[in-house]
Formats: sequence, C-alpha cells, structure tokens
Amino acid sequence: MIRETNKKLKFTLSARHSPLVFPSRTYDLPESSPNPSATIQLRDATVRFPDGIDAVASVSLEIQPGERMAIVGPSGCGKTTLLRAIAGLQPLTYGTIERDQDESGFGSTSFVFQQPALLPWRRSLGNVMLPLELQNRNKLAGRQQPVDRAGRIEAAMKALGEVELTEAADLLPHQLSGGMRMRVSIARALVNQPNLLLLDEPFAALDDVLRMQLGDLVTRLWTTHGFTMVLVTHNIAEAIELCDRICVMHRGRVSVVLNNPVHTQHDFATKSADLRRMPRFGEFYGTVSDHLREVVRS
Ligand SMILES: Nc1ncnc2c1ncn2[C@@H]1O[C@H](COP(=O)(O)OP(=O)(O)OP(=O)(O)O)[C@@H](O)[C@H]1O
Repeated sequence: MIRETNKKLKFTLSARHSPLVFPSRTYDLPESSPNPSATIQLRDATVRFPDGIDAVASVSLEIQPGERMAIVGPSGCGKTTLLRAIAGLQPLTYGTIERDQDESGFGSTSFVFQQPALLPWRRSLGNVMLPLELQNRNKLAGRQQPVDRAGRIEAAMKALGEVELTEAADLLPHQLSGGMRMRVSIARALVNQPNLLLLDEPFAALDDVLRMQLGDLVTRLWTTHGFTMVLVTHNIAEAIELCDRICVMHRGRVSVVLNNPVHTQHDFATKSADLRRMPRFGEFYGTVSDHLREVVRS
C-alpha cells in the first residue's frame, strides 16, 4: 500500500547529546516518490563491544522522511557501527532506534557497501534480481507479496535502466568496469523500492570523476524515489554534494549536526562539478573541516 507523503516536512534534530544545535528548516521533497520514505529516530543509541568500547555512545538523532544525512568523522569514531545499527544488523546495548514501516510491516532498507559484492557467477540481471528472490522467501513469514519470475525480470531491467546499464544486463561481474559494478550494486539496492537507503563509503575505491558521476546518479535516483538516505563517508565534498545535513561523530558520539547551505530545492538538478564552483560550497567545506579538525584535537 502506498501512503500519501507529505511534500513539506519540518526537519528537527534531537540534540540532547549535541553541544551545538542548528535551527531546523523546511524542505521541499521530490514530487514523485513511489514509496513512503522512512523516519528514523535514535534515542540514546549505544553499542558496547565486549572489549568495553562504546563504538556508538548515547546517540540521539532524528532523520526525517526523504532526508539525506551524511555521517563523517575520524577513523574508528563509530560511523559504520551506527549505520549497521540503523539497518538492524548491529544490536544495541542500550537505547532505541525506531523506524516507521510500511503496512506489510516490512519497511524495506537497502545497503550499498564500498565493495559492490556481486555474485561472480550471476549476470547483472541475476544479481539485481537477488533481493526480490530473497523477498519471496520472506513471504513465508507472511511479509510481502511474492513477485513471479516475469515480474522480477521486469523490475530488475527497470532498475538497470535507471542506472543506465540496460545493455550490460547479460554481462558477468568480471566483464564490468569498477564504476559499472557499483552501478549494478546500486540497481540491486533499488529493485525492491527501498524507503531507506544506507550507503557505507560507496565510492571510496573510485576515482574523482566516477565518484562525481555516481554521486549525481544517486541524487537523480533520490529525486525520483524519495527514499531517506544515510551516507557514511570520509569525503567532505561528497557529503556536501549529496546530503542535506552532516553529522560529525567523535568517539562514538554526535559532536555536531550541520545544515548544508549548499543544497536548496532548485539545486536538485545541479551537477556536482557545478556545486563545487559555488562560493558557499567552499565556505561550507571550510566549516565542516574546521569541526573535524576540532574533534580530532579534543
Ligand atoms: N565487531 C567489533 N568488535 C569489537 N570492536 C569493534 C567491532 N567493530 C568495530 N569495533 C570498534 O568500534 C569502533 C568503531 O568502529 P567503526 O568501524 O564503527 O568506525 P568507523 O568510524 O566506521 O571507522 P572507519 O572510518 O575507519 O571505517 C572502533 O574502535 C572499532 O575498533
């Protein structure tokens, strides 16, 4: 069932553990989103590993439907652990993470990793169809309507079309370039119409030009699909290009959440390369770097 989505939403930040609070603002979300996007609410979310390290320490944060949140911070500050906790892959020691779900109770989340992790014996089409096959198994748990083979092929071809790889449907992963493999991985993430897309350093292994091209692709897909997005990255420029807010983490905690002034409603169609030329891009880049330098020093 598709619910009506609110086109204008107020973004708020629960700043209980954030020393710096920036005012919330109102966004115009993309016009057409086939799935209602997810709201994520973290309250005192804590992950303590057996060695006593709090990889995520009392994080309270609210991510609104259709919002794109970047998570940056020094190596080892807990970014990946936080993302895995949001995905439900990492249990919390303390606190809660709430996700709204669709009526079937499934609430689809897709994950894109730095390594595309394609099955080497499956062609692009077969790799992209995989989540739908797994989803069919979930029907045993009464969660989703099964999708027949024709439906799976149609959905996978549509997703491959969205990443401009229709012509590579019959190729095996070893016949694809690094950028193409990543696009197949993005198509696989899109095929079950996620309302939440989690990306962990997706373009870190790629060169700058590819990075920008794939970043523009993700923005275009977000404009069409309207999913909520959380991106872990070391790359400040990428965080600014792709996200509405930037969360700086340090030692498991949220140090600050910054509103991105570079993005406004009419920037959605602006290419990364053009965004980078804007004076406010450079200014904001400086602000984010200053915060990162500060947390590293403290
Ligand atoms: N399974 C685990 N068991 C024990 N400690 C872990 C485990 N996974 C991560 N850690 C520790 O938790 C802390 C946070 O790790 P995490 O991978 O979330 O950081 P990160 O910010 O994503 O790092 P990077 O930027 O280098 O990828 C680190 O000190 C790490 O050593």
